[in-house]
Amino acid sequence: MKERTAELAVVSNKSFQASTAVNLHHYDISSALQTTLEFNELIAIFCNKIQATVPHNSVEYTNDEFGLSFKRGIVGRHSCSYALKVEDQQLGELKLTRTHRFGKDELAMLESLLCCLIYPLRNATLFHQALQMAYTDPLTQTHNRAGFNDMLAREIKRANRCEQHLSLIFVDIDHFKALNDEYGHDCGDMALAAVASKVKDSVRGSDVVFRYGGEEFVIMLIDTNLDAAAVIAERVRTCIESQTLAYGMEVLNITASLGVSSLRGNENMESFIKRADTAMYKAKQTGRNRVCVA
Ligand SMILES: Nc1nc2c(ncn2[C@@H]2O[C@H](COP(=O)(O)OP(=O)(O)OP(=O)(O)O)[C@@H](O)[C@H]2O)c(=O)[nH]1
Repeated sequence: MKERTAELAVVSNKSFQASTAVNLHHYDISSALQTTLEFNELIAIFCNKIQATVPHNSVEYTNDEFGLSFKRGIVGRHSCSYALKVEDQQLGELKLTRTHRFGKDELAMLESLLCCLIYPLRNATLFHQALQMAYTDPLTQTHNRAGFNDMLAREIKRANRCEQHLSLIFVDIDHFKALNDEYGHDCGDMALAAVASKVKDSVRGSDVVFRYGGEEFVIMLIDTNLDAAAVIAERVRTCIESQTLAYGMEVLNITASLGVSSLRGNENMESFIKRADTAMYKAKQTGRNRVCVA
Protein backbone atom coordinates (compact mmCIF):
# COMPACT_ATOMS: atom_id res chain seq x y z
CA MET A 1 0.00 0.00 0.00
CA LYS A 2 2.89 2.37 0.82
CA GLU A 3 4.40 1.69 -2.59
CA ARG A 4 1.15 2.62 -4.34
CA THR A 5 0.91 5.74 -2.25
CA ALA A 6 4.21 6.94 -3.68
CA GLU A 7 2.96 6.76 -7.31
CA LEU A 8 -0.18 8.77 -6.69
CA ALA A 9 -0.05 12.49 -7.16
CA VAL A 10 -3.07 12.77 -4.90
CA VAL A 11 -1.44 11.41 -1.80
CA SER A 12 0.70 13.53 0.50
CA ASN A 13 4.15 12.49 1.66
CA LYS A 14 2.90 11.86 5.16
CA SER A 15 3.36 8.25 6.03
CA PHE A 16 0.56 6.18 7.38
CA GLN A 17 1.01 3.16 9.65
CA ALA A 18 -1.57 0.61 8.66
CA SER A 19 -3.01 -1.51 11.42
CA THR A 20 -4.85 -4.79 10.81
CA ALA A 21 -8.17 -3.05 11.32
CA VAL A 22 -7.22 -0.43 8.77
CA ASN A 23 -6.14 -3.09 6.29
CA LEU A 24 -9.50 -4.78 6.68
CA HIS A 25 -11.20 -1.43 6.15
CA HIS A 26 -9.18 -0.90 2.95
CA TYR A 27 -10.03 -4.40 1.80
CA ASP A 28 -13.74 -3.86 2.47
CA ILE A 29 -13.73 -0.59 0.49
CA SER A 30 -11.70 -2.07 -2.38
CA SER A 31 -14.11 -5.02 -2.65
CA ALA A 32 -17.16 -2.76 -2.69
CA LEU A 33 -15.56 -0.61 -5.40
CA GLN A 34 -15.14 -3.66 -7.66
CA THR A 35 -18.88 -3.81 -8.19
CA THR A 36 -19.35 -0.95 -10.67
CA LEU A 37 -17.71 1.05 -13.47
CA GLU A 38 -20.02 4.05 -13.07
CA PHE A 39 -18.32 7.15 -11.68
CA ASN A 40 -21.27 8.31 -9.58
CA GLU A 41 -21.72 4.91 -8.01
CA LEU A 42 -18.00 4.61 -7.22
CA ILE A 43 -18.00 7.96 -5.44
CA ALA A 44 -21.21 7.16 -3.54
CA ILE A 45 -19.85 3.77 -2.40
CA PHE A 46 -16.53 5.29 -1.38
CA CYS A 47 -18.15 8.09 0.62
CA ASN A 48 -20.56 5.74 2.39
CA LYS A 49 -17.71 3.43 3.31
CA ILE A 50 -15.48 6.18 4.72
CA GLN A 51 -18.27 8.03 6.55
CA ALA A 52 -17.49 6.39 9.92
CA THR A 53 -13.73 7.00 9.61
CA VAL A 54 -13.78 10.45 8.00
CA PRO A 55 -17.20 11.93 8.77
CA HIS A 56 -18.32 14.50 6.20
CA ASN A 57 -21.52 16.34 5.27
CA SER A 58 -21.11 16.74 1.56
CA VAL A 59 -19.19 15.38 -1.38
CA GLU A 60 -18.59 16.88 -4.77
CA TYR A 61 -16.98 15.00 -7.65
CA THR A 62 -16.16 16.67 -10.95
CA ASN A 63 -14.65 15.11 -14.03
CA ASP A 64 -14.10 17.51 -16.94
CA GLU A 65 -13.20 14.81 -19.45
CA PHE A 66 -16.64 13.23 -19.17
CA GLY A 67 -18.54 16.42 -18.22
CA LEU A 68 -19.54 15.01 -14.83
CA SER A 69 -20.46 17.00 -11.77
CA PHE A 70 -21.88 14.98 -8.91
CA LYS A 71 -22.92 16.65 -5.61
CA ARG A 72 -24.45 15.13 -2.52
CA GLY A 73 -25.19 16.49 0.97
CA ILE A 74 -25.15 19.92 2.56
CA VAL A 75 -21.98 21.90 2.03
CA GLY A 76 -20.05 22.81 5.22
CA ARG A 77 -17.49 25.59 5.63
CA HIS A 78 -14.45 23.31 6.08
CA SER A 79 -13.29 21.32 3.11
CA CYS A 80 -10.55 19.14 1.73
CA SER A 81 -10.14 18.47 -1.97
CA TYR A 82 -7.99 16.21 -4.09
CA ALA A 83 -7.10 16.24 -7.76
CA LEU A 84 -7.17 12.52 -8.43
CA LYS A 85 -4.53 11.31 -10.83
CA VAL A 86 -2.60 8.18 -11.57
CA GLU A 87 0.49 8.23 -13.74
CA ASP A 88 -0.49 10.92 -16.29
CA GLN A 89 -4.17 10.22 -16.23
CA GLN A 90 -6.55 12.76 -14.68
CA LEU A 91 -9.37 11.03 -12.81
CA GLY A 92 -11.37 14.05 -11.64
CA GLU A 93 -11.54 16.07 -8.46
CA LEU A 94 -13.07 15.03 -5.14
CA LYS A 95 -14.09 17.52 -2.46
CA LEU A 96 -15.46 16.70 0.99
CA THR A 97 -16.90 19.34 3.33
CA ARG A 98 -18.25 19.51 6.88
CA THR A 99 -18.96 22.00 9.67
CA HIS A 100 -15.72 21.43 11.62
CA ARG A 101 -12.09 21.16 10.58
CA PHE A 102 -10.59 17.97 9.22
CA GLY A 103 -7.86 16.83 11.63
CA LYS A 104 -4.35 15.85 10.51
CA ASP A 105 -4.86 12.17 11.33
CA GLU A 106 -8.17 12.11 9.53
CA LEU A 107 -6.61 13.62 6.41
CA ALA A 108 -3.79 11.09 6.53
CA MET A 109 -6.38 8.33 6.82
CA LEU A 110 -8.45 9.81 3.98
CA GLU A 111 -5.39 10.04 1.75
CA SER A 112 -4.59 6.43 2.45
CA LEU A 113 -8.19 5.37 1.73
CA LEU A 114 -8.15 7.30 -1.55
CA CYS A 115 -5.67 4.70 -2.80
CA CYS A 116 -8.60 2.26 -2.85
CA LEU A 117 -10.57 4.63 -5.10
CA ILE A 118 -7.87 5.52 -7.62
CA TYR A 119 -7.67 2.24 -9.53
CA PRO A 120 -11.43 1.62 -9.75
CA LEU A 121 -11.71 5.21 -11.03
CA ARG A 122 -9.04 4.51 -13.60
CA ASN A 123 -10.88 1.37 -14.72
CA ALA A 124 -14.08 3.42 -15.05
CA THR A 125 -12.18 6.02 -17.11
CA LEU A 126 -10.75 3.38 -19.46
CA PHE A 127 -14.16 1.75 -19.80
CA HIS A 128 -15.92 5.03 -20.64
CA GLN A 129 -13.15 6.07 -23.05
CA ALA A 130 -13.54 2.73 -24.85
CA LEU A 131 -17.32 3.18 -24.94
CA GLN A 132 -16.91 6.68 -26.36
CA MET A 133 -14.59 5.39 -29.09
CA ALA A 134 -16.94 2.53 -29.93
CA TYR A 135 -19.82 4.97 -30.29
CA THR A 136 -18.05 7.80 -32.15
CA ASP A 137 -17.71 8.23 -35.91
CA PRO A 138 -14.04 9.22 -36.41
CA LEU A 139 -14.60 11.38 -39.54
CA THR A 140 -17.41 13.59 -38.24
CA GLN A 141 -16.94 13.23 -34.47
CA THR A 142 -20.66 12.56 -34.14
CA HIS A 143 -22.11 9.46 -32.50
CA ASN A 144 -22.29 6.45 -34.78
CA ARG A 145 -25.16 4.17 -35.74
CA ALA A 146 -24.50 1.63 -32.97
CA GLY A 147 -24.80 4.48 -30.48
CA PHE A 148 -28.02 5.61 -32.16
CA ASN A 149 -29.78 2.26 -31.82
CA ASP A 150 -28.85 1.88 -28.14
CA MET A 151 -29.76 5.42 -27.23
CA LEU A 152 -33.01 5.51 -29.18
CA ALA A 153 -34.23 2.31 -27.49
CA ARG A 154 -33.47 3.88 -24.09
CA GLU A 155 -35.05 7.24 -24.94
CA ILE A 156 -38.25 5.68 -26.31
CA LYS A 157 -38.71 3.85 -23.00
CA ARG A 158 -38.00 7.05 -21.08
CA ALA A 159 -40.35 9.17 -23.22
CA ASN A 160 -43.16 6.65 -22.65
CA ARG A 161 -42.49 6.37 -18.93
CA CYS A 162 -42.20 10.13 -18.33
CA GLU A 163 -44.85 11.06 -20.92
CA GLN A 164 -42.34 13.26 -22.72
CA HIS A 165 -42.04 14.09 -26.41
CA LEU A 166 -39.23 12.65 -28.50
CA SER A 167 -38.44 13.66 -32.08
CA LEU A 168 -36.05 12.67 -34.86
CA ILE A 169 -34.68 14.67 -37.77
CA PHE A 170 -33.08 12.82 -40.67
CA VAL A 171 -30.59 14.97 -42.60
CA ASP A 172 -29.32 13.73 -45.98
CA ILE A 173 -26.86 15.78 -48.03
CA ASP A 174 -28.10 16.50 -51.57
CA HIS A 175 -26.25 15.22 -54.65
CA PHE A 176 -23.35 14.05 -52.56
CA LYS A 177 -22.30 11.46 -55.14
CA ALA A 178 -21.78 14.25 -57.69
CA LEU A 179 -19.55 16.13 -55.22
CA ASN A 180 -17.44 13.01 -54.65
CA ASP A 181 -17.28 12.29 -58.38
CA GLU A 182 -16.32 15.82 -59.35
CA TYR A 183 -13.91 16.79 -56.57
CA GLY A 184 -12.80 13.46 -55.12
CA HIS A 185 -13.34 11.52 -51.94
CA ASP A 186 -11.17 13.84 -49.81
CA CYS A 187 -13.41 16.72 -50.70
CA GLY A 188 -16.45 14.58 -49.88
CA ASP A 189 -14.95 13.73 -46.50
CA MET A 190 -14.25 17.38 -45.79
CA ALA A 191 -17.83 18.29 -46.71
CA LEU A 192 -19.21 15.58 -44.40
CA ALA A 193 -17.13 16.85 -41.47
CA ALA A 194 -18.20 20.46 -42.20
CA VAL A 195 -21.90 19.58 -42.41
CA ALA A 196 -21.67 17.54 -39.17
CA SER A 197 -20.08 20.48 -37.43
CA LYS A 198 -22.85 22.84 -38.69
CA VAL A 199 -25.54 20.43 -37.57
CA LYS A 200 -23.98 20.13 -34.10
CA ASP A 201 -23.68 23.93 -33.86
CA SER A 202 -27.30 24.52 -34.78
CA VAL A 203 -28.87 22.29 -32.09
CA ARG A 204 -28.87 22.40 -28.28
CA GLY A 205 -26.27 20.57 -26.20
CA SER A 206 -28.96 18.14 -25.03
CA ASP A 207 -29.79 17.14 -28.62
CA VAL A 208 -27.65 14.33 -29.97
CA VAL A 209 -26.29 14.09 -33.52
CA PHE A 210 -25.47 10.71 -35.09
CA ARG A 211 -23.99 9.70 -38.41
CA TYR A 212 -26.61 7.26 -39.58
CA GLY A 213 -25.00 6.17 -42.83
CA GLY A 214 -22.72 7.52 -45.60
CA GLU A 215 -24.00 11.08 -46.05
CA GLU A 216 -26.97 10.81 -43.73
CA PHE A 217 -27.22 12.16 -40.19
CA VAL A 218 -29.95 11.91 -37.59
CA ILE A 219 -30.64 14.31 -34.75
CA MET A 220 -32.38 13.00 -31.62
CA LEU A 221 -34.38 15.70 -29.86
CA ILE A 222 -35.30 14.77 -26.31
CA ASP A 223 -38.44 16.32 -24.81
CA THR A 224 -39.21 18.11 -28.10
CA ASN A 225 -42.55 17.97 -29.90
CA LEU A 226 -43.17 17.83 -33.65
CA ASP A 227 -43.71 21.59 -34.11
CA ALA A 228 -40.49 22.48 -32.30
CA ALA A 229 -38.59 19.75 -34.18
CA ALA A 230 -39.82 21.16 -37.51
CA VAL A 231 -38.56 24.63 -36.53
CA ILE A 232 -35.17 23.18 -35.55
CA ALA A 233 -35.00 21.20 -38.82
CA GLU A 234 -35.59 24.39 -40.79
CA ARG A 235 -32.83 26.11 -38.80
CA VAL A 236 -30.43 23.22 -39.56
CA ARG A 237 -31.36 23.34 -43.26
CA THR A 238 -30.68 27.11 -43.44
CA CYS A 239 -27.41 26.71 -41.59
CA ILE A 240 -26.15 24.06 -44.04
CA GLU A 241 -27.33 26.08 -47.04
CA SER A 242 -25.66 29.29 -45.89
CA GLN A 243 -22.28 27.66 -45.35
CA THR A 244 -19.71 27.94 -48.14
CA LEU A 245 -16.89 25.46 -48.30
CA ALA A 246 -13.51 26.28 -49.76
CA TYR A 247 -11.80 23.33 -51.43
CA GLY A 248 -8.63 24.38 -53.25
CA MET A 249 -9.71 27.10 -55.66
CA GLU A 250 -13.32 25.96 -55.54
CA VAL A 251 -16.11 27.39 -53.45
CA LEU A 252 -18.78 24.78 -52.82
CA ASN A 253 -22.35 25.19 -51.68
CA ILE A 254 -24.06 22.27 -50.01
CA THR A 255 -27.71 21.66 -49.27
CA ALA A 256 -29.56 18.89 -47.47
CA SER A 257 -33.03 17.37 -47.36
CA LEU A 258 -34.58 16.78 -43.96
CA GLY A 259 -37.37 14.58 -42.58
CA VAL A 260 -38.97 15.00 -39.15
CA SER A 261 -41.01 12.61 -37.00
CA SER A 262 -42.26 12.68 -33.42
CA LEU A 263 -42.87 9.54 -31.35
CA ARG A 264 -46.51 8.42 -31.24
CA GLY A 265 -48.06 6.53 -28.33
CA ASN A 266 -47.05 2.83 -28.35
CA GLU A 267 -45.00 3.31 -31.52
CA ASN A 268 -41.99 1.02 -31.93
CA MET A 269 -38.49 2.11 -32.87
CA GLU A 270 -38.65 0.83 -36.48
CA SER A 271 -41.83 2.74 -37.29
CA PHE A 272 -40.55 5.94 -35.63
CA ILE A 273 -37.33 5.81 -37.71
CA LYS A 274 -39.18 4.83 -40.89
CA ARG A 275 -41.53 7.82 -40.70
CA ALA A 276 -38.61 10.28 -40.39
CA ASP A 277 -36.75 8.52 -43.20
CA THR A 278 -39.83 8.52 -45.44
CA ALA A 279 -40.35 12.24 -44.76
CA MET A 280 -36.73 12.85 -45.75
CA TYR A 281 -37.26 10.96 -49.04
CA LYS A 282 -40.34 13.07 -49.65
CA ALA A 283 -38.14 16.16 -49.24
CA LYS A 284 -35.79 14.68 -51.88
CA GLN A 285 -38.63 13.87 -54.26
CA THR A 286 -40.23 17.28 -53.95
CA GLY A 287 -37.12 19.21 -54.94
CA ARG A 288 -34.44 18.74 -52.18
CA ASN A 289 -33.09 21.45 -49.85
CA ARG A 290 -36.30 21.36 -47.81
CA VAL A 291 -37.90 19.97 -44.67
CA CYS A 292 -40.81 17.49 -44.72
CA VAL A 293 -42.72 16.47 -41.61
CA ALA A 294 -44.16 12.96 -41.08
N1 LIG B 1 -16.39 11.05 -49.36
C1 LIG B 1 -17.24 10.18 -48.80
N2 LIG B 1 -18.31 9.75 -49.51
C2 LIG B 1 -19.16 8.89 -48.95
C3 LIG B 1 -18.96 8.42 -47.65
N3 LIG B 1 -19.98 7.59 -47.34
C4 LIG B 1 -20.79 7.52 -48.43
N4 LIG B 1 -20.29 8.31 -49.41
C5 LIG B 1 -20.83 8.54 -50.75
O1 LIG B 1 -22.06 9.24 -50.68
C6 LIG B 1 -22.73 9.04 -51.93
C7 LIG B 1 -24.20 8.95 -51.70
O2 LIG B 1 -24.82 8.92 -52.94
P1 LIG B 1 -26.38 8.76 -53.17
O3 LIG B 1 -26.93 7.82 -52.13
O4 LIG B 1 -26.59 8.42 -54.60
O5 LIG B 1 -27.02 10.15 -52.82
P2 LIG B 1 -26.77 11.61 -53.41
O6 LIG B 1 -25.77 11.64 -54.49
O7 LIG B 1 -26.47 12.48 -52.22
O8 LIG B 1 -28.17 11.96 -53.99
P3 LIG B 1 -29.46 12.43 -53.23
O9 LIG B 1 -29.37 11.91 -51.81
O10 LIG B 1 -30.59 11.81 -53.98
O11 LIG B 1 -29.51 13.92 -53.27
C8 LIG B 1 -22.12 7.80 -52.56
O12 LIG B 1 -21.37 8.18 -53.71
C9 LIG B 1 -21.19 7.26 -51.48
O13 LIG B 1 -20.03 6.66 -52.03
C10 LIG B 1 -17.80 8.88 -46.92
O14 LIG B 1 -17.54 8.53 -45.77
N5 LIG B 1 -16.98 9.77 -47.54
